[in-house]
Amino acid sequence: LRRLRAPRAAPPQPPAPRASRPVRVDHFVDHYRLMSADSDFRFSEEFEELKHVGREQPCSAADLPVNRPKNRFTNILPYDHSRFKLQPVDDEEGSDYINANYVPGHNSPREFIVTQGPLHCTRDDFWRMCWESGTRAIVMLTRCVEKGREKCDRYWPYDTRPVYYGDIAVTALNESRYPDWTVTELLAARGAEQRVLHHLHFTTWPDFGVPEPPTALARFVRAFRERCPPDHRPVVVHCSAGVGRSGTFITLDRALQQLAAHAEYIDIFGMVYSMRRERVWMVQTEQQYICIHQCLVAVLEGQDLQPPA
Ligand SMILES: CCc1ccc(NS(=O)(=O)O)cc1
Repeated sequence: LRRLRAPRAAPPQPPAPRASRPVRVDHFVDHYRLMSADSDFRFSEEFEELKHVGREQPCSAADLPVNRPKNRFTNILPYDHSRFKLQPVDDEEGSDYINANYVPGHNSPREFIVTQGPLHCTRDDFWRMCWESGTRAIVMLTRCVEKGREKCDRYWPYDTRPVYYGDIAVTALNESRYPDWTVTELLAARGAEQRVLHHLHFTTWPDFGVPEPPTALARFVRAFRERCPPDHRPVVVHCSAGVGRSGTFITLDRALQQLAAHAEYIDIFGMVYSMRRERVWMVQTEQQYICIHQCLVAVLEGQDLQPPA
């Protein structure tokens, strides 16, 4: 009789959140108004649905004792399956490790390499990652020091003298300063090879917060794409932990490219869902999630993104 008994049914699991919530572009402004009504009640509900996405995935490399000092925050660790792997150095344990993940963009599933703000002890690894990935653009979304706390090591030269990071010599060729960001052309040389990289540094984005006004971020994304059109090479993006501000920037870049391509739908929820499968906490706060929507509303309403005179 025992053999005849039906196998025990698995205990009921909470339904997994849908992975996408597309919104018609021609309904997006009305959608924003509905979601933000009653003190952003529906935005809160929707953002909460993302809470557990990706969290079951292992971070075993990050947890190795030899790699623990390479993590700026003990609770912001790269998932094994999407982490960027440095070329191992001899048989040195942990020499392939950096706190960084590939993250999808509008143009490819591994368009971005998202990483923490380099530590002093990892900035040579950071430059090895930049060189080995072939990137030609670094997007920085934090200041090195904020409210007296170090958020990122100064990993590029202060002046035009070359600085060595491991065996990579970096020289600042020129710098252009704007109210909310600074663009620097960096020459990186390794052996006989030289490359020019764009370093785009957004300087007015408070940690855990949003740019003020939010449209400053849309202007920065546009300035980034004017200098760095899609080129099949990954773009390195970082803030301090490499999750909140980095995820917000990438989501807006994806959405603005979809609008430019005259997409019929925009799926912010689905973009953040897909990014969180690759790196933890991408778009960290509800306000950052709402800021993305506010930027798109401004663009759709044809608001001139230029800063006030
Ligand atoms: C507590 C770890 C942590 C620190 C800072 C941030 N913000 S950031 O990802 O925008 O740099 C996110 C998480």
